[in-house]
Amino acid sequence: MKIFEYMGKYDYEQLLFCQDEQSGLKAIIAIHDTTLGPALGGTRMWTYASEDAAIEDALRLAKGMTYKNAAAGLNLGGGKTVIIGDPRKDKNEEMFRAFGRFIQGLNGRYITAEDVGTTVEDMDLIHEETNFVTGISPAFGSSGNPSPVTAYGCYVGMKAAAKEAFGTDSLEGITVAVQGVGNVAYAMCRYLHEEGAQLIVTDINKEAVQRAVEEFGAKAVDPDEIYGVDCDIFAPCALGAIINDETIPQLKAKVIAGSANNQLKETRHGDQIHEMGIVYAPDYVINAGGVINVADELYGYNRDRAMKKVEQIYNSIEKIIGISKRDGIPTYVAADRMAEERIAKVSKSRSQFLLNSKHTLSNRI
Ligand SMILES: NC(=O)C1=CN([C@@H]2O[C@H](COP(=O)(O)OP(=O)(O)OC[C@H]3O[C@@H](n4cnc5c(N)ncnc54)[C@H](O)[C@@H]3O)[C@@H](O)[C@H]2O)C=CC1
Ligand SMILES: CC(C)CC(=O)C(=O)O
Repeated sequence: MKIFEYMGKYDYEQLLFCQDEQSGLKAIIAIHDTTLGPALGGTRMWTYASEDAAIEDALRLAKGMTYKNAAAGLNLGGGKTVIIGDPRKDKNEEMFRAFGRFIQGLNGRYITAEDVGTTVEDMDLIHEETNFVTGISPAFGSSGNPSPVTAYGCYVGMKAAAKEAFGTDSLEGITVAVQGVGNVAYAMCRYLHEEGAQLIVTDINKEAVQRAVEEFGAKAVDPDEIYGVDCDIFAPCALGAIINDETIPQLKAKVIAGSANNQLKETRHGDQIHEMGIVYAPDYVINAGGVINVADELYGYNRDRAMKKVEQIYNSIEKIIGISKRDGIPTYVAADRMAEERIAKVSKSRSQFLLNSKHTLSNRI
């Protein structure tokens, strides 16, 4: 991979490779943009097919966080970490403590939290070494696992998208096909089930599927079948790049609304689903509940305040659909514009000179 070429193309600030022989830590921290504030984004632990695949994932996810945090109105930039390894076998205490020291070394430029493959317990270990971590145990006055809040944000965002497609935001009797019933989707399915939606689920983890079948009366299908099932809403809640050349022709859903990051394999796939009349809730807008929740920790966690902000995801999706219709552009473009405009405005407002303690004139303060 031509790393600097890639970083230059999308204007990344920093890419950090962290290695600790004793614990087996191999982590990649990507910081995309810190115009709005320190970069906040989770740590993913995953068995990547290659180092290049891990680097690309870290970079793509970090850029997504810049847009997510900007669109959510947070004063935070975008970053993300991937740890190369199997979260079921390769974790140990020293690994997360070593990782915590690398984060501390960034002196607040990057703040982490959970993502796929990492847990509150892992964040607590990182917290032994640095305060630049969120999503730690409620015992520390923190917000804990962000997944249930992400799930709530996805649920309200899905309702806003449904209103556009079906004329009502009630999900009663609506069929939702859910890809991946892990931490976020399990909690999201509970909201959907309680509202009377019919669920079709799939996961590569059979136990996760079984739980959804037993608790929510979901119908189970094989992972390859989920794209083509008869449904009203497709909710991608596993990994990224699942809206692509192979899957788009299979889709029967009128709405795509789910928690997975980087759902569009390429931007042209966003154009394609727009042309097909599918209402797409942009991934980083609908799945911002988790980051909104953990970001609140930075001000002293207040759950009511955080949940009020998460409720706003409904309005954000409505607004983006409105811009998309007004300007005749796909929703992903409308969301990108919203985020980019905010970053550009803040960047401009910071352009005037500000004297600080390092400047030669500082002795005149
Ligand atoms: N946890 C959070 O608060 C947030 C999560 N997200 C994103 O939402 C997605 C899900 O996150 P979590 O629920 O936390 O992760 P998770 O790891 O708990 O759940 C993902 C599920 O997808 C399944 N899966 C993986 N590949 C699959 C495939 N090809 N077909 C079917 N199932 C598959 C896994 O077995 C797992 O059960 C990820 O893309 C994550 O980055 C985004 C924002 C916040
Ligand atoms: C706190 C996390 C849920 C933030 C993050 O990494 C994400 O939203 O993808």
